[in-house]
Amino acid sequence: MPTMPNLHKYRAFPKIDLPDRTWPTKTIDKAPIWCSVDLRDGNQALIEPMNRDRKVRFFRHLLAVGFKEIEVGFPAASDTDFDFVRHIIENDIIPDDVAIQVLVQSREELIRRTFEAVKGAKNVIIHFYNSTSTVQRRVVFGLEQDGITRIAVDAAKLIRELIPTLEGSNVRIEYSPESFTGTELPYARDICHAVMDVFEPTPENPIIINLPATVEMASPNYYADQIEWMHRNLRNRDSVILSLHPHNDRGTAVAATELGVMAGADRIEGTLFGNGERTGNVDLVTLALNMFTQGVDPALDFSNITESIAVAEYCNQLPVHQRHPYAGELAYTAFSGSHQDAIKKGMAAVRQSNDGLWEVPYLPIDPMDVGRAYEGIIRVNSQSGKGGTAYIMENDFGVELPRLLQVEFSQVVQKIADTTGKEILPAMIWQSFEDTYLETTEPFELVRYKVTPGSGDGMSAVEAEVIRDGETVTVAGEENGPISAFFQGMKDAFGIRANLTDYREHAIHASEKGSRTRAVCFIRLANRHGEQRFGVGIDENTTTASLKAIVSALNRLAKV
Ligand SMILES: CC(=O)SCCNC(=O)CCNC(=O)[C@H](O)C(C)(C)COP(=O)(O)OP(=O)(O)OC[C@H]1O[C@@H](n2cnc3c(N)ncnc32)[C@H](O)[C@@H]1OP(=O)(O)O
Ligand SMILES: CC(C)C(=O)C(=O)O
Ligand SMILES: [Mg+2]
Repeated sequence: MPTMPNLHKYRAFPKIDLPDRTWPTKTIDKAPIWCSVDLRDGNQALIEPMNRDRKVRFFRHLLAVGFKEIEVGFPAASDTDFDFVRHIIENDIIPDDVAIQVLVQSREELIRRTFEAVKGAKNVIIHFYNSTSTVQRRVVFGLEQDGITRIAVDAAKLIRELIPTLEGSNVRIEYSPESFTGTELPYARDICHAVMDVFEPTPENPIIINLPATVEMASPNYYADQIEWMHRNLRNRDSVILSLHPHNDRGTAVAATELGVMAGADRIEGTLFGNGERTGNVDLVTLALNMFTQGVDPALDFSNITESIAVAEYCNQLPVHQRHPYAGELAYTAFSGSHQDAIKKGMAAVRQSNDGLWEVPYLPIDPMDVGRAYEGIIRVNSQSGKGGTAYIMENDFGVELPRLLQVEFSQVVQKIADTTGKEILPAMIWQSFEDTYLETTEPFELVRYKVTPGSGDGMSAVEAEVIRDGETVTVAGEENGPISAFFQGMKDAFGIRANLTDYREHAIHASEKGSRTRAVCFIRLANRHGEQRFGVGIDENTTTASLKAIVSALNRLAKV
């Protein structure tokens, strides 16, 4: 018995006969021609299509990112689209080196209206289409191949006839055998040839042949085979710009596109963050940044990804997923301990290395390169380890915990995480650090102290006032430094038997205007049973920080 019901309703995609395929050994070493279809394919899939203001904002952002070809709408479909096209032409919003692209069905009245819409544009791509797949021919159009070809050719002839009405414009043509992936390859080639016969493209004036995976129907290697087959079998290949237009029904549009480029495509149509019909168009942000990770200039600038997200979310009225590649809020965040540990070490290694290469485990790119900060790379919850807490202490608060203190303090944080089941924000980590190490007053509290030269050469004498269980006691000691003098005084005054097993300190550099550099001191003491605890002191004065650290360590040891 099959696991899923109705298995009999589905069948495997037919095999493609291309045993000598070459795409598997190719690599992508340069950016394709990009075309954004956000304002058309993305727009037609929205719950609420964009109004003019939203379209203008999106258009300007696409220009800023670097698109030179932008499908701006389906002007024959609605007044909103028509008016938007007129608006950007009449208000000179289109730079001279940018071509606007408009989509139209292969229908006379729609084609005529489309030509009305683009009058006055400097560079325009007229993109016409009709469905060619076996299913659409049978179910939607009720036509054989000849009839479908006639629709395309009639439209092509009309378009060719109308081109002179756009005098002064640089007009280019794009044809899409829509639902290409469901079309027999020889027929897809033939209908493209029939259209090419009308336009007679040349290498100087090529036609764009766009091969959409209108619905993604098979694994990406099938699309690559289909593209390579067309790449090899289209005639006058140097007069054709071979374009891809993948959708993401199987969740593999990015992979299919990359393989399609390896198979010979020159151009890609898609949208930012993959908005589009059903599960979306191919995501151009991911494609571009995938290239970037390979050291290939994507020719699109996503160095301010936050702005791209803001524009896409505002215009589409849809959120960008938190796990979205390169862009999602959590795309550079590690919660889990071993990832945090490796990231922390990797970041330190990158800081020390001279080769400039980004080699940080679990972070495919430097978040800074897309305008993201390092904050949020590491976030702490019950899955985290000492590295995560240590990273936040260092990164957010400038405190570099000694390794053994990391182990000790991470247990404190882990307990909170396990108890609450929630994320432990940096402010909470700091609060628990303060509670655990800095604000301990029981049994001892240092009130004041005075250091004077000792009786012998190089000796220091310390006299301090210490409260113990509510009673003020004067503590005095003389040693070869104020820290050991105070420690000795504490041991003598309270009969403490403990040894100092670790001491280190460093400066915490002022992070805000007006704040001062402080010292943080870590002291580790062992009691006579060998049990050890850290104490921490922070102060603008290094000696004060050290004495506070001793008191902190004694207080913690007293609780063992
Ligand atoms: C895969 C894609 O993304 S294709 C782009 C799809 N985008 C859109 O559809 C958004 C904009 N579209 C619209 O606003 C409307 O569909 C319009 C204004 C263009 C046309 O609307 P309508 O005239 O009501 O027609 P509708 O879109 O329902 O099309 C149905 C008719 O057009 C025919 N048709 C559909 N596509 C095409 C085409 N590319 N070329 C020629 N005829 C076509 C159909 O066979 C059908 O014909 P029939 O009425 O004789 O059965
Ligand atoms: C109009 C065509 C190119 C399209 O959007 C598709 O087939 O997905
Ligand atoms: Mg599409």
